[in-house]
Amino acid sequence: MHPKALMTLCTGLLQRVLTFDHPADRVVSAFFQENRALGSRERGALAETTYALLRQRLLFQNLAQSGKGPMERRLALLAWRGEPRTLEAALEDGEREWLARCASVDRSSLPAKLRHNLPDWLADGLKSQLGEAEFEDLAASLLEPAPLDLRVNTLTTKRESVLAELAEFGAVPTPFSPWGLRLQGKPNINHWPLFKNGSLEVQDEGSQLLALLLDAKRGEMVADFCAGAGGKTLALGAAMRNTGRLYAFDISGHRLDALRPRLARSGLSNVYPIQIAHERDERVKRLRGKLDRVLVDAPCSGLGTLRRNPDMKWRQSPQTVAALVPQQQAILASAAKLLKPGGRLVYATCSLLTAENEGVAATFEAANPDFERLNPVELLQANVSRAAELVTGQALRLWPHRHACDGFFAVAWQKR
Ligand SMILES: C[S@@+](CC[C@H](N)C(=O)[O-])C[C@H]1O[C@@H](n2cnc3c(N)ncnc32)[C@H](O)[C@@H]1O
Repeated sequence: MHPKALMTLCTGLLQRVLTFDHPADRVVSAFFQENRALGSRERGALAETTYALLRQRLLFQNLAQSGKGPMERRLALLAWRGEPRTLEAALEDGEREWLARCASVDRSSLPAKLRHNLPDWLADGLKSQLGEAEFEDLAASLLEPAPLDLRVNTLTTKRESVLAELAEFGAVPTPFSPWGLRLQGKPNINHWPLFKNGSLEVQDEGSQLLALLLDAKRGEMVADFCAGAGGKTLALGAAMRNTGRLYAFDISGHRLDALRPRLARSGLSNVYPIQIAHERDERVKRLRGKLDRVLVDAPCSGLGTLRRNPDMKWRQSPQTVAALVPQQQAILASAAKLLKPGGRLVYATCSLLTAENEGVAATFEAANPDFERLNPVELLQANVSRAAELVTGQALRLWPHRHACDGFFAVAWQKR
């Protein structure tokens, strides 16, 4: 495609993404469906440019004020992540000089907000948790793209054998999870035999650690209460060695549908996906007091995944977070009823915010004195290296800048 036409398409894509009506990944894939003539390099350039803009939106919008022409075109030129010669060939009169002026701005001299690229409400909340100095480290890490983490399906293979097969991709073991591999770059693994035969799944190391905290065992009755497309379900099913019963509940049939092909590849036959209407559904109530372990991977703001989903910082607000908290409390309260005495409950989110994390856990504990908080280090240390580094107080607290994985929170309780 001619560079000028490609830049016009890029401008159109940014216009759609920046309405923030839908998640950016959905907007980008719908755009590619509509524009089938785009080659894979062109698609890569448009996607990378979109994500670069979402990561540093405040900086680019500030720089773009000085230019001419449609705002989204200026943003596309500033954030461009495709071939430099494509950008060069797409420029109109005066744009080259304007871009050079923008490039010469000393970014370290800009106000903090333009370096962090976080909305004030979020920056303030994170600073009050971490302090100024550590907040700077977190903010810097959230501007970097996440690595590609994989989980080896230990039901069918061993991490060492997959590691050897993936040496050419610079695969290394993840630092904490015994199931994880981290790749350099972003190879398209969907065509790899190791992916097709179920030996591998894409899964951030933090997600793997939540499944390890639940520690589901052979022959047990387990529920993944908010299973979604089943990332954690698959890890739990493999940990159970394909025995017992693992219920995968979710209110979204669409997400559970996405679990089915993954289940087929995984070789698991102990998983029962069930779409429920809400957390008090009859199909849930029937299992009251019968389960050994329940994972609640609650719907949340997703602010721990900003490296992958940078649009979330612009789509979430104090109001959306406040609306999530009662939902999280209601789901946790219902899920807790499924446990038998001695059973383990894990509440988890991929949020960084105390309201969705420690706040929800504290409310639950106040109303449920029959649930005793467990020490995550003791639960993890048999399987996870350096488990003590992952724990703050009595909770698993994962941070991108400390642990190089997505931000996660998790608490484990035992029902008395
Ligand atoms: C964080 S996502 C789960 C991700 C999933 N566990 C994984 O590892 O891929 C939260 C899920 O909760 C589901 N959900 C929302 N409200 C729910 C409810 N009341 N009961 C059960 N699931 C719910 C959403 O549909 C969403 O799939």
